[in-house]
Amino acid sequence: MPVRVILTDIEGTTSSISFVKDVLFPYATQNLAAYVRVHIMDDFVQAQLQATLDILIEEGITHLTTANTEALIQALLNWIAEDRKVTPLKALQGRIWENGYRHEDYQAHVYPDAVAQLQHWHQENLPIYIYSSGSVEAQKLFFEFSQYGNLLPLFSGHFDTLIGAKINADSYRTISTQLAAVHAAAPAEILFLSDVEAELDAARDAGMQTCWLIRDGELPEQPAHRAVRSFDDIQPELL
Ligand SMILES: CSCCC(=O)C(=O)COP(=O)(O)O
Ligand SMILES: [Mg+2]
Repeated sequence: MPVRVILTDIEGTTSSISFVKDVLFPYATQNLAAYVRVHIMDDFVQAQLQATLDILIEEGITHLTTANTEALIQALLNWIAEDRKVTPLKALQGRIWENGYRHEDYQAHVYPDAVAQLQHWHQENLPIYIYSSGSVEAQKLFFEFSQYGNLLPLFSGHFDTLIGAKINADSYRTISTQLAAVHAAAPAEILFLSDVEAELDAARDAGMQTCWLIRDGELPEQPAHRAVRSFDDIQPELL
């Protein structure tokens, strides 16, 4: 079935894991406490602290309130260390990273093969969407302030964990419904790109086509999904 819409992950797919783990996460760790304390009266920060508290309560930590700012900051810092893909942390990280991008502390890494292929698909009028655990705000900053300049115009839209977790098939069903309304594309006409097998399994369960980006290490002998080394090897017109 020909591909009519591309849906891609960021970390490990368009971009290196190292940029996220070694640059963005440490920047958030260094700046999160100060950001929350300075902006403590903002509705946005209050909403993220409430959402953080809700998750902690679900996980059995019931002795805190939103007034326990320092304990909530520590919980958020622990989540960064654990690489938890939780929505309030991701929302706060986006706001914190904005400073770093605007002060030119860093530019987002994008693999050259991904840049070339994304540009090619865009020129061919193949709509490209992002689905990442990073917040939509963080995704937009990422591609606006990339090492290749502003790549944001290449994308037709963005999805984050507000849709649901990336390992849940229902998240991909919801995305499919939204893309069907805009592009009249069936799930099988959407190609999802990721470096994480569990995400690809979920997308396939929802009826999407899948492609596994394996940038480093051995390619499995019989991969559960079509596996490629780079965007150079993805040819949606041939799928
Ligand atoms: C685009 S924001 C930085 C990446 C990030 O925070 C993240 O969690 C990446 O997850 P992905 O779903 O793109 O692998
Ligand atoms: Mg990824």
